[in-house]
This record gives sequence, C-alpha cells and structure tokens, in this order.
Amino acid sequence: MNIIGLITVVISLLYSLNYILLLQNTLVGFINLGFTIAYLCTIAFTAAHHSRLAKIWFFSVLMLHLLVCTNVYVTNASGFHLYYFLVPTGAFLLFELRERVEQVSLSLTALVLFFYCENTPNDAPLIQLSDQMNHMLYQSVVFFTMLEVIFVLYIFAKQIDKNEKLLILQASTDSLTQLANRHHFFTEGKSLFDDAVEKKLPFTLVLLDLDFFKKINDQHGHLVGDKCLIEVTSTIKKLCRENDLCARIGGEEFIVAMPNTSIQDAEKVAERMREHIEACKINLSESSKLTCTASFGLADKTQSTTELKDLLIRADKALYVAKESGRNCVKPYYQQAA
Ligand SMILES: Nc1nc2c(ncn2[C@@H]2O[C@H](COP(=O)(O)OP(=O)(O)OP(=O)(O)O)[C@@H](O)[C@H]2O)c(=O)[nH]1
Repeated sequence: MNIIGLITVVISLLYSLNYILLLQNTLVGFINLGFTIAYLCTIAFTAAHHSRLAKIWFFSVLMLHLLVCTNVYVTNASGFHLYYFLVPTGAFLLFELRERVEQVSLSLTALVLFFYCENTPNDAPLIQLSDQMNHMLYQSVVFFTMLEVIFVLYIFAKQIDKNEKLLILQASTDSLTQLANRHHFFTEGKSLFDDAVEKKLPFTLVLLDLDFFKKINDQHGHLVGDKCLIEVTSTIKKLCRENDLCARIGGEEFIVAMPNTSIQDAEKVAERMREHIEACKINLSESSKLTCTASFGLADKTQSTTELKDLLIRADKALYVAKESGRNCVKPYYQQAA
C-alpha cells in the first residue's frame, strides 16, 4: 500500500507542478497539492497500522480527485476519469480476500463515477485547455494508467510466486522440526536413489528411532517430548553432509538418505549421531536434565535392491534388531545377513 500511495503522491505532485508552472493556474495547482497531501495521509495511516482505513481513504480520495479533475479543473476530454479503471484492479489486489464488501463497493462506485464523468460535460472548467493540451493530458493519463497496471500486475505475480513457494515448503516440511516430511522424503529420496542406481554409486539409508519416547512423553509431557525431537533434529543435521537428505517420517522416527556413501561410512556417521544424542542434555529445570537415546538401522543399495522402498524395508528390519538388542545401538542390515 505504501508503494502505491507513494507513486500516487509523485504523480499527483507532477500534475500540481504542471498546473502551476506550465498551465499557470495557481488555484488548481494548490487544490491539487491538497489532494497530494491527502494521498500522503495514506502512508501515515499505514504506518499507524490502520491498514484497512488507509486503503479505504486512498481509494475514496482517488475517486473524489478524479471527479474534481474531470468536472472542475478541466473537462472529460482530458480523460482523467480513465483512472477509474485502476480502482477495481487496485481494490482486489490491496484488500484482503475477506474484505469483499470494500472490494465490491469501491469497484461499483468507480464504475458509476466513470459513467457519470463520461456523460457530464463541464461547461465552466477552471482551466480552458486547447485541443492539443487536452490531448497531451489524455496521453499522460493513459501512460500513467498503463504504468500503474504493469506495476500492480508485477506485484500480484510476485505475491502469487511467494505464496506458491510457501505452500510448497509447507507441504514438504515437518512443522515441528522443519525437516523434510515423509512425502517429500519419498519424492526427493527416489530421485537420489535412481541417480545412484544409474551412476552405479553407493547409497545408504540410516533409519533412527528414539528409545522409550512414549515414557518421556508420559513422564514429562508432550512439550518436553517435542524439545527432544528438536534437539535430535539439530544433532542429525549437524552431523550430516550437505548432500544427505534428512527427514522426519514418523512421530519419533527419522531417516537420512546418504548418496555416494558406503554402509561402512554411514555406520560411522550413525555411531557419531548415536553418541551425540546420548550425550545431549535437555533442560527440564535449573537442576534437572533429561537425556534420551536412539536406535539405528542401516541398509545400502545392492544388486537386489531396485527400489528405495526395498532399502527402507531392510533398514527397518535392522532397526528392529537394534531395538531387540537393547536399544541405543547401530545395526547395519549386512550384519544380519551374515
Ligand atoms: N512429543 C511428541 N510426541 C510424539 C510426536 N509424535 C509421536 N509422538 C509420541 O511418540 C511415542 C512413540 O511411542 P512408541 O511407538 O511406543 O515408541 P517408544 O516409546 O519410543 O518405544 P521404542 O521405540 O520401542 O523404544 C508415542 O507416545 C507418540 O504419542 C510428536 O510430534 N511430539
């Protein structure tokens, strides 16, 4: 709103200077300066967080201004009433979606005023203009209208782009940990896996699950449980490489896809993660701290794993073995095959 208000202030100021300096009519110039100050108030209202009032004020001043231009300063031959076309576009862009009443009523008012100005001749304008000057003003109106439409559409396109990016991010991110969610993991992970198959490069999945997490929730509450999940997330992220894909695929279940990593190397990383999680202390109060542990299951791409889900099944089996072996340990799938 501030940018549009500011642009309008500049355009209105240019017209004021035109009336005073070129057309030598100080009365009209000063009336127009009054409207310029009124546009400036829009910025003041926005700064004072009266956003809805600022928008209503802006469009009301604009419509009154156009009426005065067309029916007091000059005549409709100068085409000032063409600026009414900007009102519906601006109103639908600037008001919130729920502010339908404002959008529709301002647009309808602009429509009515346009036809009123179009059909009402001004027999006694304050400035008598030659045909040439009328034509020049008419062209300036078309020029500024087009400029503002381009600007408004540009902002609109940027807003759509921003919203689209936000929606994509929200649809692919876990809101608590900000990690990729299950859906995103399977989409992104599949392309990483397929790439590894194509290039015949190693690829390992590390699946980890917090131990006795239900007990943590039951004893300390869900907020503390959430704190654990956030802490574990930061530990995993700290120890992963940039190319690894980390995700939260269940309540207390995380996964890391490690492209171009052998199961032996991934095991070392997983062991480091396990140690860091075990060493991590979550503050419950000044004097008490909570620790948690996690179990890990690993599986790597082999000749017999043609799909990501095959790897996940194996990593899940390895995780089961880790849980059965007393938890807080790392179990690669190949150890069980032996
Ligand atoms: N705080 C919190 N808890 C969650 C969230 N999602 C799932 N949980 C809890 O995680 C717990 C998982 O419990 P279980 O599946 O029994 O696993 P566990 O207690 O960790 O036992 P093991 O995995 O066998 O060591 C449940 O109590 C869920 O309510 C979450 O977003 N926040």
